Amino acid sequence: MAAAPSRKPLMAGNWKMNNNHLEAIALVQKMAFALKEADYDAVDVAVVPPFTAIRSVQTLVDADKLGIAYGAQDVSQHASGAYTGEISGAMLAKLGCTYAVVGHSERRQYHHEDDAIVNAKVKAALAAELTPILCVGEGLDVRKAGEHVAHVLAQVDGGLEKIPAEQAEKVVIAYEPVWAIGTGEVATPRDAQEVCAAIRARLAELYDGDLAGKVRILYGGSVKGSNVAKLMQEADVDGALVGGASLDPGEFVKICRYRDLPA
Ligand SMILES: O=C[C@H](O)COP(=O)(O)O
Repeated sequence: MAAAPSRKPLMAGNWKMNNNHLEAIALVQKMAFALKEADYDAVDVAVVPPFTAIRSVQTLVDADKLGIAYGAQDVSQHASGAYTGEISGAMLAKLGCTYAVVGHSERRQYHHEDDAIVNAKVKAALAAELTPILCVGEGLDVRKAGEHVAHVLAQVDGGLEKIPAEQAEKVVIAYEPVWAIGTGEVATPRDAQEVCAAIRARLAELYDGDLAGKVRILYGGSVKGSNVAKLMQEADVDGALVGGASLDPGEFVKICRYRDLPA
C-alpha cells in the first residue's frame, strides 16, 4: 500500500561534500531540464548542496522559477554569535532554504552530535522557519542485536524533546539505517516499513490528533532508480533522502518519477 494521499512524497538529494558552486549549477540545470510540471505535482523535489553552493542554487531557482526546493546539510544550534564555522538558521532562511538536515548519521558519527544537540538543532531550524529533516537510524551492531526499533525510537524521542505539536507537525523524519548508507545494501521494503511504521506509531503516542498522519517519514540508504518504486509502495514511506544517486541527474529524476518504474 502506498503512502496516504494527504502526505505528498518528498525526494531530497543530499549531495554531502560534493559539487562546488559551478558544478551545483550544472547539476540543478540538468535536473530542471528533465523535470516537468507533472513531476512537481506528484512529488516535492529538493536538493541539499554544501553550504558553499546554496547561494548559486538560490540564484538559479529564482531566475528560472524552478519548482525545486533546496536546503542545508546542517544548521547551528545557536542563533548567532562567536561560533566559528557555524551557519545559523536565519542565514539559511535568508538564502531561501526550505529544509535543514539535522542529525545525519555522518554528523552523529564524525562530529559527535548526540540527541541533545540534534534536538537543539531541530529547534533552531524551526525557529528560523526551516523544515528540519531529522535523521535517525541504527548501526549494524544494533540491527544484529534486534534492537533497531528501540534505538530509532529513542532518537525520535530525543530529537523531538519538548517540541510542541504545532512545530512537530512541520518536521520531516528520515529513517536511514547506517549500514545501508553508501554501501549499496538497501534495506528491504519490509525493513523500511517496519521502522517507519514504528516511528509513526511513536508520533501518535507523543502527540494528539492526526499529527502522526501528517508527518512525512522518508527512507534513506542506497536508494536508486532500481529500488525506489518498491520502497515507495510501503504505507509509511513518504519519500527518500538520497545520497550518491542524487549526484547523477538522470538517476535522481528517475527516483522522482518512481511511479513510472516497475515495482
Ligand atoms: O543522506 C543520505 C543518505 O546518507 C543516503 O546516502 P546513500 O544514498 O549514498 O546511501
